[in-house]
Amino acid sequence: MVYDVVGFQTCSDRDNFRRYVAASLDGEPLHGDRMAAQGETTTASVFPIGIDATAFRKLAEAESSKGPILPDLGEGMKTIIGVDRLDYTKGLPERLRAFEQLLEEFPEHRGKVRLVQIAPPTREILPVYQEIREDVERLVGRINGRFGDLRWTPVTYIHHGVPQDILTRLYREAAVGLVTPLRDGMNLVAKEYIAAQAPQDPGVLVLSRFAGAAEQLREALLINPHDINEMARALDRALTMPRQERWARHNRLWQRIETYDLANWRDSFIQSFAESDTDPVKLFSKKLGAA
Ligand SMILES: Nc1ncnc2c1ncn2[C@@H]1O[C@H](COP(=O)(O)OP(=O)(O)O)[C@@H](O)[C@H]1O
Ligand SMILES: O=P(O)(O)OC[C@@H](CO)O[C@H]1O[C@H](CO)[C@@H](O)[C@H](O)[C@H]1O
Repeated sequence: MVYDVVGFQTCSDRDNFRRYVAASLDGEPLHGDRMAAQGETTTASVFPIGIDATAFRKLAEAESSKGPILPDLGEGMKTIIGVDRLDYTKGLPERLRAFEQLLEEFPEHRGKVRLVQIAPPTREILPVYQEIREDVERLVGRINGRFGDLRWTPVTYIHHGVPQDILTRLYREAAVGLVTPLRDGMNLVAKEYIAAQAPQDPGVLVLSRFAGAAEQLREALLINPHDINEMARALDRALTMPRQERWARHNRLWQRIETYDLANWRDSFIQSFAESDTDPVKLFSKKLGAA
């Protein structure tokens, strides 16, 4: 409560904070987003972090004019892209199992789809991160061994960073962006995938309902990342979605990330901070303190 403004990524995070202040600090709501507790006032508001959407789209447009970056595996080959730190929050083993389930349950996709998973290392010193890496590598090997053949490797797994220009090309080439964290404050990869799409022929975002981004990106295919069957079915739906529906969903998603971009995040935060200084309750308590 000593802060003038406390920012949250989502309404649900902000509401949790308000409930906590009311229940545990005897707080009470004031006007708008202001709250009072323990002799202090603060503003608890939602500022969803955005990306520089227009710049990202332009970069993707320019980069994609250089041609495809992935090897040509014949007409009709579709790509699913995942880009995440190799972190226990990102739901990577569940995602790989869902891809395996897709190939199992929908054999028509065998030989026609590949999953490109970019997962650079993070906090490798911790045992839990070593375990998740072993899990992921075991699953990649299992899927490739089980379904792959001499021509087609189902999962391409890259365990290092990739420059942003290459990343934008990968996003744009992929028919599906697969973002399935078990929990995430926001998730910028989801927004980058949308920004990188070709507007007339966009791909489909499959997004965890437990990512903060899901509150804004409602036209994505929202899934429960613990439910392997639901994810596999969403992947099938994304891979077979008609162009008109892809276009309509993408159009709405793009408008939202363009409106709530990085500049909007910065400006709304600063404006809220400036307004908190003119809060009558705060000015009154400041005056009292000085007296
Ligand atoms: N292999 C990679 N190479 C380059 N950039 C990456 C790679 N993996 C993730 N990133 C970048 O890191 C950022 C991840 O942000 P986010 O999705 O919010 O997750 P988190 O902050 O939890 O890592 C994105 O901007 C993404 O482009
Ligand atoms: O140590 P933990 O378990 O609290 O780790 C939380 C971590 C899991 O990804 O998330 C935070 O650290 C990340 C990298 O350092 C950061 O990118 C993320 O935004 C944080 O929430």
